[in-house]
Amino acid sequence: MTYETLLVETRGRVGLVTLNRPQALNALNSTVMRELAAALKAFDADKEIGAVVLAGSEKAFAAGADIKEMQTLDFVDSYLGDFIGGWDQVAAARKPLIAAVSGYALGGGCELAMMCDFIIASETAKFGQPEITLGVIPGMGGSQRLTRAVGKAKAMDLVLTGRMMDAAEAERAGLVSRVVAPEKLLEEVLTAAEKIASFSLPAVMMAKEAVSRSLELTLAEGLRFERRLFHSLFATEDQKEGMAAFVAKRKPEFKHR
Ligand SMILES: CC(C)=CC(=O)SCCNC(=O)CCNC(=O)[C@H](O)C(C)(C)COP(=O)(O)OP(=O)(O)OC[C@H]1O[C@@H](n2cnc3c(N)ncnc32)[C@H](O)[C@@H]1OP(=O)(O)O
Repeated sequence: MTYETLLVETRGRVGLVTLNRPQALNALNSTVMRELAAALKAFDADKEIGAVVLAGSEKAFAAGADIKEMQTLDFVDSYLGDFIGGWDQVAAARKPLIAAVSGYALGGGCELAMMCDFIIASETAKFGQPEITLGVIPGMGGSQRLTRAVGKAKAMDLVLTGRMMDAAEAERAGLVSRVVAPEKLLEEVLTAAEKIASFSLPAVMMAKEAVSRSLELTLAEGLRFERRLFHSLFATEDQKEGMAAFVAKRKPEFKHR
Protein backbone atom coordinates (compact mmCIF):
# COMPACT_ATOMS: atom_id res chain seq x y z
CA MET A 1 0.00 0.00 0.00
CA THR A 2 1.23 3.53 -0.69
CA TYR A 3 0.66 6.33 1.79
CA GLU A 4 0.28 10.03 1.10
CA THR A 5 0.89 11.30 4.63
CA LEU A 6 2.99 8.59 6.28
CA LEU A 7 6.31 6.83 5.83
CA VAL A 8 5.86 3.18 6.69
CA GLU A 9 8.78 0.80 6.97
CA THR A 10 10.00 -2.23 8.89
CA ARG A 11 13.21 -2.65 10.90
CA GLY A 12 13.50 -6.35 11.61
CA ARG A 13 10.47 -7.26 13.75
CA VAL A 14 9.59 -3.60 14.36
CA GLY A 15 7.14 -1.56 12.29
CA LEU A 16 7.99 2.13 12.03
CA VAL A 17 5.34 4.67 11.06
CA THR A 18 6.44 8.29 10.62
CA LEU A 19 3.90 11.08 10.25
CA ASN A 20 4.88 13.00 7.14
CA ARG A 21 3.10 16.35 6.72
CA PRO A 22 6.05 18.63 7.51
CA GLN A 23 4.45 21.70 5.89
CA ALA A 24 1.68 21.59 8.52
CA LEU A 25 3.74 20.34 11.48
CA ASN A 26 2.07 16.94 11.03
CA ALA A 27 -1.40 18.35 11.71
CA LEU A 28 -3.83 15.45 11.76
CA ASN A 29 -6.51 15.36 9.09
CA SER A 30 -8.84 12.64 7.86
CA THR A 31 -6.27 11.28 5.42
CA VAL A 32 -3.54 10.98 8.08
CA MET A 33 -5.85 9.23 10.51
CA ARG A 34 -7.31 6.89 7.88
CA GLU A 35 -3.84 5.95 6.66
CA LEU A 36 -2.53 5.53 10.20
CA ALA A 37 -5.38 3.17 11.09
CA ALA A 38 -4.66 1.15 7.92
CA ALA A 39 -0.90 0.97 8.62
CA LEU A 40 -1.45 -0.19 12.21
CA LYS A 41 -4.02 -2.77 11.09
CA ALA A 42 -1.53 -4.12 8.54
CA PHE A 43 1.18 -4.41 11.21
CA ASP A 44 -1.29 -6.10 13.57
CA ALA A 45 -1.96 -8.69 10.86
CA ASP A 46 1.73 -9.23 10.06
CA LYS A 47 3.13 -12.23 11.98
CA GLU A 48 6.68 -10.98 11.48
CA ILE A 49 6.03 -7.77 13.43
CA GLY A 50 6.25 -7.73 17.22
CA ALA A 51 6.06 -4.02 18.06
CA VAL A 52 5.38 -0.70 16.33
CA VAL A 53 6.87 2.78 16.71
CA LEU A 54 4.97 5.96 15.85
CA ALA A 55 7.16 9.00 15.22
CA GLY A 56 6.85 12.53 13.89
CA SER A 57 9.52 15.00 12.83
CA GLU A 58 12.17 16.70 14.94
CA LYS A 59 10.06 19.89 15.16
CA ALA A 60 6.67 18.27 15.69
CA PHE A 61 5.26 14.89 16.60
CA ALA A 62 1.93 16.48 15.63
CA ALA A 63 0.64 20.03 16.22
CA GLY A 64 -2.94 18.84 16.64
CA ALA A 65 -5.97 18.23 14.51
CA ASP A 66 -5.88 20.23 11.28
CA ILE A 67 -7.40 23.58 12.23
CA LYS A 68 -7.79 24.57 8.57
CA GLU A 69 -9.87 21.44 7.96
CA MET A 70 -12.01 22.06 11.06
CA GLN A 71 -12.62 25.77 10.90
CA THR A 72 -15.67 25.72 8.64
CA LEU A 73 -17.39 22.75 10.29
CA ASP A 74 -20.72 23.40 11.96
CA PHE A 75 -22.44 21.34 14.63
CA VAL A 76 -24.78 19.44 12.31
CA ASP A 77 -21.97 18.53 9.87
CA SER A 78 -19.64 17.41 12.66
CA TYR A 79 -22.39 15.45 14.43
CA LEU A 80 -23.93 13.79 11.36
CA GLY A 81 -20.51 13.06 9.85
CA ASP A 82 -19.20 11.88 13.25
CA PHE A 83 -16.12 14.10 12.83
CA ILE A 84 -13.04 12.42 14.38
CA GLY A 85 -15.29 9.45 15.23
CA GLY A 86 -12.90 6.79 13.94
CA TRP A 87 -9.69 8.55 14.96
CA ASP A 88 -9.31 6.50 18.14
CA GLN A 89 -8.68 3.36 16.02
CA VAL A 90 -5.04 3.86 17.01
CA ALA A 91 -5.94 2.89 20.57
CA ALA A 92 -7.36 -0.40 19.21
CA ALA A 93 -3.96 -1.58 17.91
CA ARG A 94 -3.24 -4.96 19.49
CA LYS A 95 0.55 -4.94 19.24
CA PRO A 96 2.65 -2.68 21.46
CA LEU A 97 2.79 0.84 20.06
CA ILE A 98 5.43 3.28 21.29
CA ALA A 99 5.26 7.02 20.58
CA ALA A 100 8.58 8.73 19.83
CA VAL A 101 7.83 12.38 20.59
CA SER A 102 10.09 15.23 19.55
CA GLY A 103 8.94 18.86 19.43
CA TYR A 104 5.25 19.74 19.57
CA ALA A 105 2.63 17.20 20.67
CA LEU A 106 -0.35 19.50 20.98
CA GLY A 107 -4.09 18.93 21.03
CA GLY A 108 -4.78 15.88 18.88
CA GLY A 109 -1.01 15.33 18.72
CA CYS A 110 -0.82 14.91 22.50
CA GLU A 111 -3.97 12.78 22.37
CA LEU A 112 -2.49 10.61 19.62
CA ALA A 113 0.67 10.06 21.68
CA MET A 114 -1.52 9.09 24.64
CA MET A 115 -3.32 6.46 22.52
CA CYS A 116 0.05 4.70 22.25
CA ASP A 117 1.13 2.29 25.00
CA PHE A 118 3.93 4.52 26.21
CA ILE A 119 5.74 7.65 25.21
CA ILE A 120 9.47 8.19 24.97
CA ALA A 121 10.20 11.88 24.55
CA SER A 122 13.08 13.97 23.35
CA GLU A 123 14.27 16.80 25.64
CA THR A 124 12.69 19.14 23.07
CA ALA A 125 9.17 17.72 23.43
CA LYS A 126 6.32 20.04 24.36
CA PHE A 127 2.95 18.64 25.33
CA GLY A 128 -0.31 20.53 25.64
CA GLN A 129 -4.04 20.66 25.08
CA PRO A 130 -4.47 24.17 23.63
CA GLU A 131 -7.99 23.59 22.25
CA ILE A 132 -9.40 26.10 24.77
CA THR A 133 -7.47 28.84 22.92
CA LEU A 134 -9.46 27.96 19.78
CA GLY A 135 -12.85 28.06 21.47
CA VAL A 136 -13.23 24.29 21.83
CA ILE A 137 -12.11 21.46 24.15
CA PRO A 138 -10.09 18.26 23.58
CA GLY A 139 -12.03 15.81 21.42
CA MET A 140 -9.70 12.85 20.93
CA GLY A 141 -9.53 11.77 24.56
CA GLY A 142 -7.43 14.57 26.09
CA SER A 143 -9.72 15.23 29.03
CA GLN A 144 -9.87 11.50 29.81
CA ARG A 145 -6.46 9.95 29.02
CA LEU A 146 -4.50 13.00 30.23
CA THR A 147 -6.35 13.01 33.54
CA ARG A 148 -5.65 9.30 34.03
CA ALA A 149 -1.98 9.85 33.19
CA VAL A 150 -1.16 12.99 35.18
CA GLY A 151 -4.03 13.35 37.66
CA LYS A 152 -6.83 15.91 37.91
CA ALA A 153 -4.81 18.93 39.07
CA LYS A 154 -2.31 18.97 36.22
CA ALA A 155 -4.88 17.91 33.62
CA MET A 156 -7.16 20.79 34.67
CA ASP A 157 -4.19 23.18 34.56
CA LEU A 158 -3.24 22.10 31.03
CA VAL A 159 -6.76 21.83 29.58
CA LEU A 160 -8.03 25.09 31.11
CA THR A 161 -4.99 27.29 30.49
CA GLY A 162 -3.89 25.71 27.20
CA ARG A 163 -0.25 26.01 28.31
CA MET A 164 2.47 23.67 27.12
CA MET A 165 4.56 21.47 29.43
CA ASP A 166 8.10 20.49 28.57
CA ALA A 167 9.52 16.97 28.54
CA ALA A 168 10.93 17.17 32.08
CA GLU A 169 7.56 18.20 33.52
CA ALA A 170 5.81 15.52 31.45
CA GLU A 171 8.16 12.87 32.83
CA ARG A 172 7.68 14.05 36.42
CA ALA A 173 3.92 13.99 35.87
CA GLY A 174 3.98 10.42 34.55
CA LEU A 175 2.93 11.20 30.98
CA VAL A 176 6.18 9.98 29.46
CA SER A 177 8.23 6.98 30.48
CA ARG A 178 11.68 8.36 29.57
CA VAL A 179 13.30 11.52 28.22
CA VAL A 180 16.36 11.28 25.98
CA ALA A 181 18.61 13.61 24.01
CA PRO A 182 17.02 14.60 20.66
CA GLU A 183 19.67 12.84 18.56
CA LYS A 184 19.14 9.60 20.52
CA LEU A 185 15.34 9.53 20.35
CA LEU A 186 14.71 7.20 17.43
CA GLU A 187 17.57 4.87 18.40
CA GLU A 188 16.28 4.61 21.99
CA VAL A 189 12.69 3.96 20.89
CA LEU A 190 13.69 1.41 18.27
CA THR A 191 15.88 -0.38 20.82
CA ALA A 192 12.94 -0.58 23.23
CA ALA A 193 10.66 -1.81 20.42
CA GLU A 194 13.21 -4.43 19.28
CA LYS A 195 13.51 -5.70 22.86
CA ILE A 196 9.72 -6.05 23.14
CA ALA A 197 9.54 -7.71 19.70
CA SER A 198 12.15 -10.28 20.76
CA PHE A 199 9.82 -11.70 23.43
CA SER A 200 6.98 -14.17 22.89
CA LEU A 201 4.31 -12.31 20.90
CA PRO A 202 1.32 -13.92 22.69
CA ALA A 203 2.84 -12.97 26.07
CA VAL A 204 3.61 -9.44 24.90
CA MET A 205 0.11 -8.92 23.53
CA MET A 206 -1.51 -10.30 26.66
CA ALA A 207 0.72 -8.11 28.84
CA LYS A 208 -0.46 -5.08 26.85
CA GLU A 209 -4.07 -6.19 27.15
CA ALA A 210 -3.81 -6.73 30.91
CA VAL A 211 -2.21 -3.35 31.63
CA SER A 212 -4.66 -1.57 29.30
CA ARG A 213 -7.68 -3.18 30.99
CA SER A 214 -6.48 -1.92 34.37
CA LEU A 215 -7.72 1.52 33.34
CA GLU A 216 -11.23 0.20 32.71
CA LEU A 217 -11.87 -2.53 35.29
CA THR A 218 -12.25 -2.60 39.06
CA LEU A 219 -9.25 -4.07 40.91
CA ALA A 220 -11.08 -7.36 41.54
CA GLU A 221 -12.12 -7.69 37.89
CA GLY A 222 -8.65 -6.71 36.70
CA LEU A 223 -6.96 -9.27 38.95
CA ARG A 224 -9.26 -12.02 37.69
CA PHE A 225 -8.64 -10.98 34.08
CA GLU A 226 -4.87 -10.99 34.62
CA ARG A 227 -5.00 -14.45 36.26
CA ARG A 228 -6.96 -15.92 33.30
CA LEU A 229 -4.42 -14.53 30.82
CA PHE A 230 -1.52 -15.74 32.98
CA HIS A 231 -2.96 -19.28 33.13
CA SER A 232 -3.59 -19.30 29.38
CA LEU A 233 0.06 -18.60 28.61
CA PHE A 234 0.95 -22.06 30.00
CA ALA A 235 -0.70 -23.40 26.83
CA THR A 236 1.98 -21.78 24.64
CA GLU A 237 5.17 -23.34 23.28
CA ASP A 238 6.96 -20.14 24.24
CA GLN A 239 6.27 -20.63 27.96
CA LYS A 240 7.90 -24.09 27.73
CA GLU A 241 10.81 -22.64 25.78
CA GLY A 242 11.26 -19.57 28.02
CA MET A 243 11.36 -21.57 31.24
CA ALA A 244 13.45 -24.42 29.76
CA ALA A 245 15.97 -21.87 28.48
CA PHE A 246 16.21 -20.26 31.92
CA VAL A 247 16.84 -23.61 33.61
CA ALA A 248 19.39 -24.63 30.94
CA LYS A 249 21.09 -21.20 31.26
CA ARG A 250 20.71 -20.45 27.55
CA LYS A 251 18.94 -17.79 25.48
CA PRO A 252 15.30 -18.63 24.65
CA GLU A 253 14.25 -19.03 21.04
CA PHE A 254 10.67 -17.87 20.97
CA LYS A 255 8.46 -19.11 18.13
CA HIS A 256 5.61 -16.71 18.96
CA ARG A 257 3.29 -19.67 19.44
C1 LIG B 1 -8.12 16.93 18.27
C2 LIG B 1 -8.94 18.14 18.34
C3 LIG B 1 -10.37 17.88 18.46
C4 LIG B 1 -8.50 19.39 18.32
C5 LIG B 1 -7.15 19.91 18.10
O1 LIG B 1 -6.15 19.24 18.04
S1 LIG B 1 -7.13 21.58 17.86
C6 LIG B 1 -5.45 21.95 17.45
C7 LIG B 1 -4.60 22.07 18.64
N1 LIG B 1 -3.30 22.56 18.26
C8 LIG B 1 -2.98 23.83 18.25
O2 LIG B 1 -3.76 24.71 18.58
C9 LIG B 1 -1.57 24.17 17.82
C10 LIG B 1 -1.59 25.03 16.57
N2 LIG B 1 -0.26 25.40 16.14
C11 LIG B 1 0.50 26.31 16.76
O3 LIG B 1 0.12 26.87 17.75
C12 LIG B 1 1.81 26.62 16.17
O4 LIG B 1 1.82 26.17 14.83
C13 LIG B 1 3.00 25.98 16.92
C14 LIG B 1 3.16 26.65 18.30
C15 LIG B 1 2.82 24.49 17.09
C16 LIG B 1 4.31 26.21 16.10
O5 LIG B 1 4.47 27.57 15.82
P1 LIG B 1 5.51 28.03 14.68
O6 LIG B 1 5.47 29.52 14.67
O7 LIG B 1 6.82 27.37 14.88
O8 LIG B 1 4.94 27.42 13.32
P2 LIG B 1 3.69 27.95 12.47
O9 LIG B 1 4.14 28.94 11.49
O10 LIG B 1 2.58 28.35 13.37
O11 LIG B 1 3.24 26.60 11.76
C17 LIG B 1 3.88 26.11 10.57
C18 LIG B 1 2.79 25.68 9.59
O12 LIG B 1 2.05 24.64 10.19
C19 LIG B 1 0.66 24.99 10.22
N3 LIG B 1 0.03 24.39 11.40
C20 LIG B 1 0.52 24.29 12.62
N4 LIG B 1 -0.36 23.67 13.44
C21 LIG B 1 -1.44 23.41 12.68
C22 LIG B 1 -2.69 22.78 12.93
N5 LIG B 1 -3.01 22.28 14.15
N6 LIG B 1 -3.57 22.68 11.93
C23 LIG B 1 -3.28 23.15 10.69
N7 LIG B 1 -2.10 23.73 10.37
C24 LIG B 1 -1.20 23.85 11.37
C25 LIG B 1 0.66 26.50 10.28
O13 LIG B 1 -0.56 27.01 9.88
C26 LIG B 1 1.79 26.82 9.33
O14 LIG B 1 1.36 26.65 8.00
P3 LIG B 1 1.25 27.96 7.02
O15 LIG B 1 2.61 28.56 7.01
O16 LIG B 1 0.81 27.38 5.73
O17 LIG B 1 0.23 28.81 7.66
